[in-house]
Amino acid sequence: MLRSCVSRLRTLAVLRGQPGVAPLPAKDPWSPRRSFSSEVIHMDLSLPNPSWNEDMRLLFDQFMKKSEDGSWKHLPSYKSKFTQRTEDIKIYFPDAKLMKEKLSQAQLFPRSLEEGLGFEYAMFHNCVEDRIVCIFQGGPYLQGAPGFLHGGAIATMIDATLGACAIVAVGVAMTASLNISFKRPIPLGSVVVINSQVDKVEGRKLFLSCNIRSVDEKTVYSEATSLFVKLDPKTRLT
Ligand SMILES: CCCCCCCC(=O)SCCNC(=O)CCNC(=O)[C@H](O)C(C)(C)COP(=O)(O)OP(=O)(O)OC[C@H]1O[C@@H](n2cnc3c(N)ncnc32)[C@H](O)[C@@H]1OP(=O)(O)O
Repeated sequence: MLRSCVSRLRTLAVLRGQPGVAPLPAKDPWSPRRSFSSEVIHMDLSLPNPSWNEDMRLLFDQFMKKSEDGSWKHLPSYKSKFTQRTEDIKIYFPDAKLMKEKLSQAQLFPRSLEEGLGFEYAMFHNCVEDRIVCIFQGGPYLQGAPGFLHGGAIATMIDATLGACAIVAVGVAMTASLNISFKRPIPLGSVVVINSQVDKVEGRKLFLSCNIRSVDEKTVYSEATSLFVKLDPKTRLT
């Protein structure tokens, strides 16, 4: 069991690429005013930073403690990945060179805002139960209704968590459908817990579900179901 977990995590690491080897883009095309330092690109952004509130730090510490016996594993997360993952998905593009150029300028969407302003999160994989928990603190730039998170921001974190769950399970997969039930508004700046799992695998199709709860587990903010499809190496994406 432990061996299969390690192998799956290796797959995830490969898909995400390894830190320290990504070439830097000449400039940041999306925001010329922002500095694009190699430190930020290569830094594991799922580690505590000064913007994290007490709930976020406590939960992170709890999951790190649970990870000590190997049953849970902290999943690192970077702003930009451009190494092995690029190689893995190259086969799905007809023009590999063009794709590589585009990727050299790309950033992971949930990691594209400055520290504390957008998506602060950390994911943990339960190797025994094969599920992923994401602890998430939504910052002030994610506002929808005044004082609450935007539905699109919630959907983003759901998609990212379910996506990680799918990738750990089967490798390169994409969201084919996502159905979200928003039950209660999530206050800006609060910490929530996203619990995700693979419910069923049918060939290349993965059916996953998740819920978002408050830290005390008393409030269910959202529930979602999704279909991810493992990419067929014979099919091109564009
Ligand atoms: C660590 C970071 C994680 C980040 C995770 C982020 C994840 C994302 O956001 S991905 C971005 C959003 N998703 C996309 O852009 C995907 C766009 N869609 C596609 O490219 C394709 O439709 C894709 C890849 C999903 C499926 O295409 P393809 O591989 O050709 O599959 P295809 O042969 O059509 O279908 C395979 C099976 O899935 C089913 N299926 C495909 N799409 C759907 C759908 N939308 N609804 C229901 N069933 C579907 C088919 O019916 C078929 O079923 P069966 O095998 O029973 O006949």
